[in-house]
Amino acid sequence: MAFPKLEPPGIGEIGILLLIGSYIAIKFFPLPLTIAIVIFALTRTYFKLRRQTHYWRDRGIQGPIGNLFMGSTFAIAADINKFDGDNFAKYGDPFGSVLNGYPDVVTKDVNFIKTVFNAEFDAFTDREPKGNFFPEECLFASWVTLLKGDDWKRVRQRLTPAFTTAKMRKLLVPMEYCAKELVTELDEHVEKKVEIDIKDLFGKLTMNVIGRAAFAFDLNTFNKDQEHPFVVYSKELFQNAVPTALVLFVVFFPNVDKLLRYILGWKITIIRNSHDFFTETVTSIVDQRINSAENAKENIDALQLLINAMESDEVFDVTETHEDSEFVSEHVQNAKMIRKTVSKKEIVAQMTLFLIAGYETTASTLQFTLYCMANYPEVQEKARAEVLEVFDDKETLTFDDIAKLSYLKQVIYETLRMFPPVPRTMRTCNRPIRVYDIDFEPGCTFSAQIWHVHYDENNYPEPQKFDPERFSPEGKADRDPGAFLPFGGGPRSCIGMRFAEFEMLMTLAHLLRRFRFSPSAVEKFEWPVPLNPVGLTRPAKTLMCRVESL
Ligand code: HEM
Repeated sequence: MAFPKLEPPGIGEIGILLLIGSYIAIKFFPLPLTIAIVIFALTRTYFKLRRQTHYWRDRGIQGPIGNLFMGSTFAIAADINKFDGDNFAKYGDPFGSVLNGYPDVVTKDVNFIKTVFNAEFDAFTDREPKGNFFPEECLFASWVTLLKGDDWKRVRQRLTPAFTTAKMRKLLVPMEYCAKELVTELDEHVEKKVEIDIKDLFGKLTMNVIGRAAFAFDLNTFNKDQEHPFVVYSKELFQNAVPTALVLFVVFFPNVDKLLRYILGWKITIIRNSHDFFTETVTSIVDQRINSAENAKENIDALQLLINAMESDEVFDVTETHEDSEFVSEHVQNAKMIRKTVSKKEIVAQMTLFLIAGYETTASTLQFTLYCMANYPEVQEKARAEVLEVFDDKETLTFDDIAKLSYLKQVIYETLRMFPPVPRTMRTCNRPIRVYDIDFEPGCTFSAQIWHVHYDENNYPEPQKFDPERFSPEGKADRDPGAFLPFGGGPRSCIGMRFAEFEMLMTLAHLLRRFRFSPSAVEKFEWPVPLNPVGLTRPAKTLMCRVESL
């Protein structure tokens, strides 16, 4: 492996250089000169750090200074929605801060977000500012979520055809199969008269669905004896994906970090177990498919599409995924077409990402939706009436049936408004550009505060009220569609949006048809639901509910 290219020194490294420099000066120079050198070095360092933390203030945009070394990184990690809410109240919208050493502009202004995500997408193509925290040799470094520039475009183009409406139609059968497995599982709970841990149940379902849709593979997650390893390792990844200590270390010591990885590989990383598990398991699934007779070009799952792309010279428009989305602006940037294929490592990485991305977000939304319906019985009854009408006396649903579940879709959207699994998403600027009277330089980041867009009185009056009517045709008539951002926006928005919507509608329809859900007898109902302030939107404690057969 070639010796890595050095980065500008981090704050920790500057400190070490200062100490070494002071030692040498004390040892070899007269005291007055030493003192002068140390004062000079300290002053320079102070002004460098100050420039960083005052980056936006010096450009006329107000915001918190945070501490000299890390800006506001700690406050953001502790409770991002509180941090942003407090700062909108104090400094207005947008405000500037420093996140992981990068100047960040945070906004909940829908027009500003649409401009950056769509009209100026070319200057804001990347999500993360830095080479990602996973080392290059780590499989996860090739996730499309983290890829940059042309690599992102190339891989996203290859993935896009797996998520079109035509593909969703074909996934109807595996999705319905999994929903019915869940019904059987619930039947057992009803018999035992125990309350259900909603998240646990939906976690098994979403992992099953993604296994079938992505690999045509039965992960059999409802296996009773023990938790399936895919679920165990996905949970581990969600809890530890990029540990805060690792982020801080990389920001403080970027070159020491590179050196350690060069010498040690990345044996020290704590996500190693999940990495090795997914690499081995998913590679063997991919190999089996490549070598098996099943490798038919017309196979419909995401894996086959990627395998076909390995050999293909065909290209796709990255914007295709948005063709019928009502939430994406009309200014979708026309991405460059690049005639390149994807490597086997990249295929394995995307398949692993789908398992993880499709598992947590969808399970979390299903969990909150069911919890809301348990506590708002009139909403549940209205949704059930619609479901029963669509089912009539059938046992299965067609694609067109799913399209008729408009009230249930409103319930899911209102849940996504109140509990967006991803509360904030970002873009990094790649060239100097002036947007909304703000001069962005390469490396500056832009954060769209999804949670606060969804709780802004101007977009949603009485935002703490759970009201699915907000998404009825009349309810949304006077609202900018850009004020609903659970899946982000623009060409880099969630590729699995339609997949997730379809899966949630199918699952909830089968559940509502067979069961009634009511508030837990042991847990106190609290509204708004107390949330865990760290990371993705999650309840602070396990949500339970009672279930009875209809
Ligand atoms: C309720 C379910 C889901 C929610 C709320 C959700 C939300 C999001 C959000 C907010 C983003 C960032 C978008 C942005 O920066 O503008 C994202 C990206 C992404 N999501 Fe989802 N997601 C969900 C389900 C899924 C599923 C089922 C899959 C895959 C099967 C998936 C795959 C991805 C991928 C690959 C990206 C990165 C796209 C890119 O960088 O080009 N998501 N998602």
